[in-house]
Amino acid sequence: MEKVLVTGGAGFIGSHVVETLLRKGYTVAVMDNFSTGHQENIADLPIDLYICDVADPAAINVIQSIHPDYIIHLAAQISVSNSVADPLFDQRTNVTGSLNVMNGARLASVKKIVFASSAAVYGNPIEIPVTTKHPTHPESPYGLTKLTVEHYLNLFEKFYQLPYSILRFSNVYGPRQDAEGEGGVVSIFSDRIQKGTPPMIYGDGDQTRDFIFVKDVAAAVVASIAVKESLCVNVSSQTAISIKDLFQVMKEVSGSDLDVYYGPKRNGDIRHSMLSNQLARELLGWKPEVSLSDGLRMTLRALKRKKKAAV
Ligand SMILES: C[C@H]1O[C@H](OP(=O)(O)OP(=O)(O)OC[C@H]2O[C@@H](n3cnc4c(=O)[nH]c(N)nc43)[C@H](O)[C@@H]2O)[C@@H](O)[C@@H](O)C1=O
Repeated sequence: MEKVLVTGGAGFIGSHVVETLLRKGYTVAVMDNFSTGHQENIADLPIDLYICDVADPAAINVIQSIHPDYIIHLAAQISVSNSVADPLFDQRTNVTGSLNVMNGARLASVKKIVFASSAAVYGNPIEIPVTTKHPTHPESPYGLTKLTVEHYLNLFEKFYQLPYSILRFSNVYGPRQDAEGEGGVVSIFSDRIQKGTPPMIYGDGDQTRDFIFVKDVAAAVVASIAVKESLCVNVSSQTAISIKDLFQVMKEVSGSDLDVYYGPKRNGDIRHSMLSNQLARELLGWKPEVSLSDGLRMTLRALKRKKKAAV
């Protein structure tokens, strides 16, 4: 049975990837330092757990000892605004951490490394939907570190014949996304709707994003390890919605009558984002299955269940 190491496997996207891998019959190892991941996300799953920070050079030896067939590298600092506030931390986790994982990967002779990249590598699009041919002009340290690792992956393939899948995710949402700290906008709005406290929208709310459900992302990640060749694709719904309208849909889905209020625009935020998923459909035989309203319904329901279980 083939073994897959998932870095960041206790996190939001990682835990869904782990579940998909197990369902497909892979043996799974998880490396996580629980900085933003949670033990409960992977509790009761038949995995081997390694508690280790990817930015710690010890990670290289740990990876060699695990000796995986594949590595899915999801451990990261994921917040655009945190990367603006603390670019050095972003660099340490996202670049140094990735280089450790890539060094571990080549020393363990893995068949492929999958890297979670981001729509943030493009910066403000010149053309929508954004294809992988679009120029890359990151607007934040986060986008820059993701792009830097993509370039390293190209070099590692050239020097060490390490195949890669670069998956540029649009805005991922779904159950287990944290509303605190590095939380994405859907999890923050869900949390406010649950609590009945009005959320703040940064900027005018007319900025648009392409939201993709986490289980669709996990399916794309797992599909990409079966493709031998290196590839770089967008993983997205290819549908844009403004943040203002997103809140409206969430209100309808939840039956809430909350209002929003508006605050200053965030530094590093891009204005519009919508990624073409054509190449992922072609190369991975994948397509998004979950509509935004269904995905939001599942997200809100999961949060309700979690809050109920906590009382
Ligand atoms: C692809 C990329 O996707 C993500 O980056 P992001 O687009 O910055 O994601 P976000 O959910 O923080 O913001 C989305 C939009 O929504 C606006 N917004 C309004 N009001 C709130 C609000 O209350 N909270 C937040 N967080 N955002 C808000 C905010 O200003 C922005 O315009 C990362 O997960 C990153 O890891 C990644 O790779």
